[in-house]
Amino acid sequence: MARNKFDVDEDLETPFSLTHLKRLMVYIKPHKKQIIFTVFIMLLASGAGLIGPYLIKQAIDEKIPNGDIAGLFQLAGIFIVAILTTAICMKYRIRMMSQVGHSIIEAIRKDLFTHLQKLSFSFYDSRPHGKILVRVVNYVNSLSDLLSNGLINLITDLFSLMVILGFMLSIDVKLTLMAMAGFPVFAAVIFIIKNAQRRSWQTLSNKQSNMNAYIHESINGIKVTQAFTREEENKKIFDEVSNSYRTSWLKAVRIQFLVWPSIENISVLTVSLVYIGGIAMIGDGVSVGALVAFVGYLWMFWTPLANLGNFYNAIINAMAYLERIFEMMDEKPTILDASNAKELPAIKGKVDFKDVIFGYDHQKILDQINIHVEPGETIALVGATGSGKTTIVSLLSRFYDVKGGSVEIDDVDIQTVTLASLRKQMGVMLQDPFIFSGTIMDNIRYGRLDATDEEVIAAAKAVQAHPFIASMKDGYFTEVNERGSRLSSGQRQLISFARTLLADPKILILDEATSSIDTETELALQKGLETLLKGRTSFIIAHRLSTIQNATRILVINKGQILEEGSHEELIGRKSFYWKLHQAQHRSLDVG
Ligand SMILES: Nc1ncnc2c1ncn2[C@@H]1O[C@H](COP(=O)(O)OP(=O)(O)OP(=O)(O)O)[C@@H](O)[C@H]1O
Repeated sequence: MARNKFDVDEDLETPFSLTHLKRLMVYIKPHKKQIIFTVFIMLLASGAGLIGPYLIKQAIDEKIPNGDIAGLFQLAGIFIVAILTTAICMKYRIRMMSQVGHSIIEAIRKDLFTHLQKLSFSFYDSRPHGKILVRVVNYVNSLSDLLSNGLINLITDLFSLMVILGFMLSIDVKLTLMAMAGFPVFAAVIFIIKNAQRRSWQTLSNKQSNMNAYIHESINGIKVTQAFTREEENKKIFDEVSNSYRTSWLKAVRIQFLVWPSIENISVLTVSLVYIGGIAMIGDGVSVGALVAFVGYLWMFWTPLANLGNFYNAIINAMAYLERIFEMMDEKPTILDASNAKELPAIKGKVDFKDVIFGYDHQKILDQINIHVEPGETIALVGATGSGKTTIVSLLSRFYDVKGGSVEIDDVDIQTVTLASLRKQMGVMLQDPFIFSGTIMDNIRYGRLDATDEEVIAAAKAVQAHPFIASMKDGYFTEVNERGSRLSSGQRQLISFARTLLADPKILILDEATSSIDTETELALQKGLETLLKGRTSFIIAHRLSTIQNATRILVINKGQILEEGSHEELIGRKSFYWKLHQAQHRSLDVG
């Protein structure tokens, strides 16, 4: 589903199910030992923590009336040991569970990142990148609390509840039944708000995602924003996006905070009830010490119960995030190796497009394309903007799959070979050359990590990039930032050209590779290009016709079809569409 706008909420493609929790278990399992040990430690801690009211009962009912000072000291000693045990266990638990929680988060994030690297172009075409980012960073982080504390708390709170209930029952069964009167009310509150809570957290994650997408888009487009002085307008949009995030947050929190006050009220009411009933029962099987100890346990009883309520909240929130995370993990790459895919042997470079039909969605972009290319030929694609040139070459690297017909290399259908063996033998220079953060050397070496510095420099020299790189302060070791914003567009193209060439591909695709390069550099590059292209099959897309005059064949693409083809001389001789284009460019150059 297309979600290609920051203010469009994402629909969940998978409904809520317990399978998300089961899948989470796969990440939790490797830490089973530490978790079990921590649970054991925590059980010890909560056991020690619960002994307090029992000691008070002993003191009030036995030691004080008997004037047993030594006994009182003994009880105090036990109490101190219990408190220390609890403190030490808590410290261990915090350290251990932070480690476990973050290891789990790291593993989830690693899997997500690895999966993202495999997803096809169509996935990235269909959604704002900010929405992808928010899943990998924010949603995964949001699981941290649940993983670090939630699970352990669940077990220890359940244990505490049992122990407290045990103590309460051992003190007095009637009082315990009185105290339990609040329980159905508590269960009803939780049940009633459950769905509203889940929906509110889903909405919140949508709004967070929208806000992230807008911030991401705004940062990417900041230069255009400033050039068109759109700051005020953008601020208004941001206010709207941010306001809707705030509103949904307040709503989610309002619902969540219904739990605590409800528990507080229920606990106050039950304690009052127990006091009233208990006082009436004093002397009738209930001692003062027993009543004080019972109320002590009753106050304690609601804390783990409230914690369980909070754990339930945390699970509900985490579920909203888990659904998004697993939905992305389940996103299938549309371009995959066939089950019986073979390795593409070392190619010679023969290429055939046979009756190729293609569209990005339902709209047909390419209609019955037939191209036959012999190894070593240079094929130029020219034509109007949006006519389908980039689309044709994208099919050759299988960035998208054809909808009809086939693309063959050396008579092998590219859908029958592994993607890696296909793409390793192709060099693609995309229209929008991407520069990564790092040095110029790193950027050129990007596609062939084992290339020596000398090979990198030779590639740069071949594409005429060497002079400008050498003139920089740190030469090839100059740091460039992401997208290469410290470089000119021509410089970015030259670096990207060198990167493509260094990979030494048998088939070379150059999409507007030299469009931003000055005429003088381009002329020098043109001279070397013949040597560079020798022995390689190449596809060159260019609007500047001077770039492609020496191509073996020029294909003129119009509305997804090949309008005409031939060498430069043939097409000029035919006074065709190409001739018109050529004339027009010459005229504009002359005027210029
Ligand atoms: N990722 C995409 N998703 C949907 N439609 C697309 C996508 N990429 C291109 N198109 C559409 O396909 C058509 C052909 O685009 P293509 O990029 O192949 O044109 P082109 O001839 O290379 O244009 P240009 O000279 O401007 O680079 C256009 O109408 C464009 O709108």
